[in-house]
Amino acid sequence: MAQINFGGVLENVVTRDEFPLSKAQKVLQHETIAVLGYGVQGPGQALNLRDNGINVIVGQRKDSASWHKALKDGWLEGETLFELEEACQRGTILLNLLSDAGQIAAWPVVSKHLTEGKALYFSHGFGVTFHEKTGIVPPAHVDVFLVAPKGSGTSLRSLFLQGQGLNSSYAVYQNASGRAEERALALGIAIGSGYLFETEFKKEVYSDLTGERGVLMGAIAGLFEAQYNVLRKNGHSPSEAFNETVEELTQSLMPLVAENGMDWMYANCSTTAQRGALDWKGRFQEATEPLFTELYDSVAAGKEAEIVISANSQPDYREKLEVELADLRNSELWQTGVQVRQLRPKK
Ligand SMILES: NC(=O)c1ccc[n+]([C@@H]2O[C@H](COP(=O)([O-])OP(=O)(O)OC[C@H]3O[C@@H](n4cnc5c(N)ncnc54)[C@H](O)[C@@H]3O)[C@@H](O)[C@H]2O)c1
Ligand SMILES: CC(C)(O)[C@@H](O)C(=O)O
Ligand SMILES: [Mg+2]
Ligand SMILES: [Mg+2]
Repeated sequence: MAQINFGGVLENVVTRDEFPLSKAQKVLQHETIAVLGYGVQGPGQALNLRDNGINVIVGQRKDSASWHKALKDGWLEGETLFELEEACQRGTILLNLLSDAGQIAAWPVVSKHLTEGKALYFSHGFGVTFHEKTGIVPPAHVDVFLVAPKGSGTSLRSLFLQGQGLNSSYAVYQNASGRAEERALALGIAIGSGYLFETEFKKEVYSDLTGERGVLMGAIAGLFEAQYNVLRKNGHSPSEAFNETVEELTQSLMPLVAENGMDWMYANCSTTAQRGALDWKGRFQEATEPLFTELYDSVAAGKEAEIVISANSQPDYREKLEVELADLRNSELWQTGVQVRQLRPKK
């Protein structure tokens, strides 16, 4: 474990230097890893594990869309692809990558096969932390841990294929075998994490729900809409409003932040831009911090979990989400995005 100084605060992180893939392969050599669910994280983790030489099978509802996706990815029915229950029975470490609502529905089947010595793995602290709402209470005789990639399963796979890695958090909730941490870290490395930082189940779920509702997805989409609307109301064309709001951010400025930080991005813009951005940054922080506090409180009170569980447990929740996503897709802002993307020069 390496101790890293994050802006003055020391934290434990596990890198591929301390925990190389060869060590992960050794730790997992006698395990059968059952990936339950083949939605977004399922494929990313299962394919990376397979390519890393780990013994992995997939469990999924037969003839569902995800089942067919698994077949397309080369999983073989009866050899490496099984109905959920059979995968639970065959697996020694069950990677519960069903949707968070699906995990509630499938819990009777999953828990039935959690015999002594097995381990239960999540990529989110949701089910266990909100156990009063989910009913997910693992038996004491199994290891329970999480590895939560900090990004989409799609990026986990594409970065792996590029020889890079998404970072993940990890946490141990129950250590029945005495090997829970080693199993968690081995899986974290084998699914393709760039490095792993330590957390707890509750902290993972609180920060994750806040992040995706906030800056990562909810707030950014809201900010985009607000600025785009103001520009449009003041007579600017869709292409000007979109370029000044989204395209420049994703194509020019955020890659600079990713490369070398915010001050470096600022330093590579005009002094005019820097003056204005430094003046307005504080105003935006003041305006939004109360909203972020409200969001965090809603997460911590379990309200966000309750909303997710009740909305996503309805039989037609996928169709309803699709309608909302179609509204987003068909809005002027994002239709402008379609055209702008097509205008990007091709390699
Ligand atoms: N999507 C991501 O990139 C991402 C990133 C980090 C963590 N996570 C976490 O990983 C887990 C999986 O997320 P996801 O986005 O891949 O899930 P998802 O919404 O894509 O669903 C995964 C699978 O669950 C199956 N499923 C749903 N309900 C079921 C049921 N009742 N019985 C059997 N199967 C059922 C679906 O067929 C699907 O294949 C969640 O805990 C999520 O919070 C996801
Ligand atoms: C990819 C995210 C947003 O980080 C994840 O938390 C999710 O729920 O999909
Ligand atoms: Mg999340
Ligand atoms: Mg997340």
